[in-house]
Amino acid sequence: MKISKGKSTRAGAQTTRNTDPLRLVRVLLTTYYHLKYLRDMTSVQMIAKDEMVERFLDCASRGDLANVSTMISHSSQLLNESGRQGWTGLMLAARNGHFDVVKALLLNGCNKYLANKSGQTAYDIAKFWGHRHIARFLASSGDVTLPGIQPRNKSTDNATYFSKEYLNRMSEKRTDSEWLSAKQSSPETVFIVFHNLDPFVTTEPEVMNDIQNKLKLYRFGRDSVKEVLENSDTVVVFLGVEKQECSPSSLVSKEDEHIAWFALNTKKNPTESLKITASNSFFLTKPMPMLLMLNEDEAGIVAQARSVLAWHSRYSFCPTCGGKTKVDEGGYKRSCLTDGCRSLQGIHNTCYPRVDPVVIMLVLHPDGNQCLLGRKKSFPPGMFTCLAGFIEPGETIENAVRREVLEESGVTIGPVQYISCQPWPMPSSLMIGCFAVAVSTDIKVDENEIEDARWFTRQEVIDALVKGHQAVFSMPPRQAIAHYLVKHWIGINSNL
Ligand SMILES: NC(=O)C1=CN([C@@H]2O[C@H](COP(=O)(O)OP(=O)(O)OC[C@H]3O[C@@H](n4cnc5c(N)ncnc54)[C@H](OP(=O)(O)O)[C@@H]3O)[C@@H](O)[C@H]2O)C=CC1
Ligand SMILES: [Mg+2]
Ligand SMILES: [Mg+2]
Ligand SMILES: [Mg+2]
Ligand SMILES: [Zn+2]
Repeated sequence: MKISKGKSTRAGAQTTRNTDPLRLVRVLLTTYYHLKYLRDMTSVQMIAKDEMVERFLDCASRGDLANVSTMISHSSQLLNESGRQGWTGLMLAARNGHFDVVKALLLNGCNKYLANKSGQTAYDIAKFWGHRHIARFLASSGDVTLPGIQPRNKSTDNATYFSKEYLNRMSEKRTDSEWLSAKQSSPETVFIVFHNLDPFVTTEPEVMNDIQNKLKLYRFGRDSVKEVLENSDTVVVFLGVEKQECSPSSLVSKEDEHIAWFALNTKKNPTESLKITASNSFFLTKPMPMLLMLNEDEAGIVAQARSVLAWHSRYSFCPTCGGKTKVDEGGYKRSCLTDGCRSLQGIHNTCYPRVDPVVIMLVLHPDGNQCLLGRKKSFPPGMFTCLAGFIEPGETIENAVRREVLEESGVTIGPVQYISCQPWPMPSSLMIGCFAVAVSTDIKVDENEIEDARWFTRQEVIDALVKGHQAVFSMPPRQAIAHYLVKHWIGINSNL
């Protein structure tokens, strides 16, 4: 948004009264030429940019609204530039009580959540120096902009546990039954085995006391699972093929050379019919927290396999007519065997594995310095995490965030911003991680859903991340997206 004409005229007139008009023209011309070349900078021009930032910060600090407005209308980048000790124009204007400049900067999209090297935001600074009207304005939510969140790029795309794609799913091969059965008979093929949805894993004997991250899926060959495959109760799911490095030789490799992976699930314990060679191998019996101990590369395979297998175990019969079904498409479809069943007509989404979307949100206080975390009775003592809830039919992500936060904590939410997501195979949720800015702060907990919800300061959260159990509360493990969201917030708000 640009500053309105009326305001710049008023401010311009004021400046003309106070300064030499020729000097102002010179300043404006220099500003214009500096800004024109900012995009394509040599080292000399870098110095010009530094000077420009200095000049901008100086104007903000002195409350020179006319020059601040001119400069940001030429380069909006200046809005979030900082100088010594990480002070932005907004902080300097807040420090010196220049309400008009603070307002103009915010209206033009300046990020009020940035913190200087001492961890203070413009709000903290205004409050400290007694400019209460500015602090109130900064905390008010009418103009709330979300923190300067960078969209996740490709390199950080796999930041959450369970989301790493080790395999290429090759969904086009699911209907090629000949190819699938050739792969099942191939000696190269990898089979992973689940018993009642618990994966069979292995670990080195010396790490038995510290298995975090060290559990690996036990990779069976065709001959070791032969008997299990013949059992009529066994469900088989094609997971995909191992991704090939993009080297010149792999470009010419044929698709049949790719190593395929299948997942098997049995109701009866299959240990006796499996050929197991490693001694430290076992079924992981407690999904939580044991599924969080897997080697990170393989956690995504478990997320995929466990969710599809859980769907098979819960949807044995047709959900529409209760009839028998058959497994199709490499385990990715169950078709009803009853002639004329409605599930086979039109949109037959009941035939496919389902995913339950869940919103999980870090609620930010309007002052930008606190976040809302809650706990269920079932959590370990002292642990608080982000609020979460299932998305209901016909609901947007944003509305689900607002509804769940209001239901569970009584806090009203304004802007919502998507941050990241995480498959959560207990049994098949997709956790959609968001930041949500509160527009009210009083907490009224819904005791049916959660036991407690509290605002925690940034410092308390940093302590929980750094000191663990010695802090006033403890965080969920780093594998949970709640941990990721909290850490992300701390990262964009301070100079840690
Ligand atoms: N990865 C992470 O960091 C975190 C993951 N989670 C996961 O998020 C999920 C949802 O969070 P939660 O707070 O429980 O959700 P909600 O706040 O929506 O509450 C769940 C309750 O609502 C009912 N419910 C309504 N719709 C559904 C549905 N589609 N599926 C299941 N239950 C439904 C159930 O009640 P009833 O049981 O009475 O039928 C359930 O116990 C959980 O599975 C949890 O494991 C949660 C926090 C952190
Ligand atoms: Mg809820
Ligand atoms: Mg909930
Ligand atoms: Mg709910
Ligand atoms: Zn049916």
